[in-house]
Amino acid sequence: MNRQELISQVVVTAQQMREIEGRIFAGGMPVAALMEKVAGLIANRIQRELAETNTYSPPTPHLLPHSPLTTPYSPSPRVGILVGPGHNGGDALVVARELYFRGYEVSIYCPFSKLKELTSQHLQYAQSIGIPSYQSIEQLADCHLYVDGLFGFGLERAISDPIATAINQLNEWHKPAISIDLPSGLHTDTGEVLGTAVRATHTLCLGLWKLGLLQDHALDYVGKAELIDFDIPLADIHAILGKLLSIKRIARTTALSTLPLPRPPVTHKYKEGHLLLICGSRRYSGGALLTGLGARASGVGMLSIAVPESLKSIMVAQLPEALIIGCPETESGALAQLQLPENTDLSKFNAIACGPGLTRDASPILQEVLDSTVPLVLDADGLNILADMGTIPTLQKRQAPTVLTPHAGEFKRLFPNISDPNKDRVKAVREAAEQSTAVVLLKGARTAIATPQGIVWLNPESTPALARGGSGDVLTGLLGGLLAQASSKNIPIEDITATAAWWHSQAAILAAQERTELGVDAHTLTQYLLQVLR
Ligand SMILES: NC(=O)C1=CN([C@@H]2O[C@H](COP(=O)(O)OP(=O)(O)OC[C@H]3O[C@@H](n4cnc5c(N)ncnc54)[C@H](O)[C@@H]3O)[C@@H](O)[C@H]2O)[C@@H](O)CC1
Ligand SMILES: [K+]
Repeated sequence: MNRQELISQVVVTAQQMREIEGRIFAGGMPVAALMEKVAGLIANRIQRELAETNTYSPPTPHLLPHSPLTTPYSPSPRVGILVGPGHNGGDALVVARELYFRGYEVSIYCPFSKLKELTSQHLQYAQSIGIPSYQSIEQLADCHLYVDGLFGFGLERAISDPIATAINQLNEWHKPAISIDLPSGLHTDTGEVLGTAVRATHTLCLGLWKLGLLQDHALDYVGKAELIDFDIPLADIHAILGKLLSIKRIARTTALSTLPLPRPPVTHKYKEGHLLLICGSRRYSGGALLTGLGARASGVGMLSIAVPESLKSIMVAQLPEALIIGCPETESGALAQLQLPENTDLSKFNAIACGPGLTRDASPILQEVLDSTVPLVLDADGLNILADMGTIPTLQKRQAPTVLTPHAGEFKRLFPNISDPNKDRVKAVREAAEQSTAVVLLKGARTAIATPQGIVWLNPESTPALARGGSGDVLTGLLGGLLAQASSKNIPIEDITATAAWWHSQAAILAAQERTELGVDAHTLTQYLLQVLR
């Protein structure tokens, strides 16, 4: 794996970042030199943003205010710089100085009387060259863009007044705001809002991705997130995080290389995985159909779908390549029992995906699939029935691997005694996987996948276009199909699960780009899956 690939996967907590920085400084890198380097990169990025934003005309070559040649530079954008007491504030002050010299009109808001030494020196210099600095945010009301350098990963308690009021005022202005490292006020690890937080339009995360930026409740504040790589030596990263990362962002290159591609030139359909889907009821026939279409898009070699008898004809019409197994149904139209073709039992399949549209009336089926020795994906009613059976004791008895794909509501039903997924999703999903011995995929804006061994994958991009009935069914089919293919190719279950989550959301992103966030119904979504790989 090259540096860029590794960096795009790494996720750190505040403590880990502190330790990595500690090694860099211990190695001899001067703190001031690193700040100069990092802030220089930030200033360049902000200047690019200013140039790209049409509302601003390009800056006039800057003439210092005390120069006799000074002319008013009114067409130049005004930038407000919010400065905190630590090195996040120090970064912001270097940015202030750089932008000032490049011709922008810059004002500083710094309400703190006690600053870290380096930060204090930068403030003094900024003032000495004539950058105005204020203790009241109101003085920055007419700025076009703000740079938030109040707090970075050193935030250690809730923000109180007067800073809290200033941040709330800034948010009310609804103007572009670029946060350095992370929006001030967010907890670096959990993404929780500590008192209040800056609602940034952009976040320039420094060096390595901070965990809090990948937690769902942070997303309202983060805006567009970008990493500013400042050449942290890989040896320092490995020294603190180990060789095997325990929390990873799913990177495009990794996801693509995990797929069962290319196929060997000589193969046959059963070598490319045989998936059994168990889904649908008279009431929810669409769920079975969408799961089938998701599985089709995975490229799985053989697809069998067990549905209640009355769904058989519509399934055959829509998925002619699949073997549709019509099964006896209950009075309510749910699957009453699995009736597989002669000479077939569950062990013949490479994977089973069970749940979408089943209704809770299909509960006897679940025991049967749990008893099988085949990798199993459970979703939707499959999860609800499992919760009724008692998730942890039931799964601990199971021999083969299981993947659970709950959203937060299903998660709470499955794991009532595990910490709240709405507070710290990463902690919750990790605990759930460890206790249940299953791979758990917690759906969300930033889907998190954990293994029983404590490895967590985070899906770094998605779209609210997916917040729509049927999207989850597509994922279940896609994941089932990939899992069936992975089993004969020694692809680890958690890797293929992460890849499925990534593929699914990338398809939605593509579809939303072409059709808007309102145009991505689940059926349409299945038609965009292939485009992601092209
Ligand atoms: N040292 C360097 O040259 C580098 C600095 N970086 C920057 O340094 C930041 C971390 O710097 P620091 O460790 O100084 O931490 P911060 O700048 O994030 O803030 C720490 C300061 O804020 C105070 N504080 C914490 N919570 C507070 C609250 N609720 N109300 C009021 N004051 C509060 C602390 O007492 C401390 O003085 C990073 O986020 C990043 O921006 C690095 O990313 C890059 C290298
Ligand atoms: K910040």
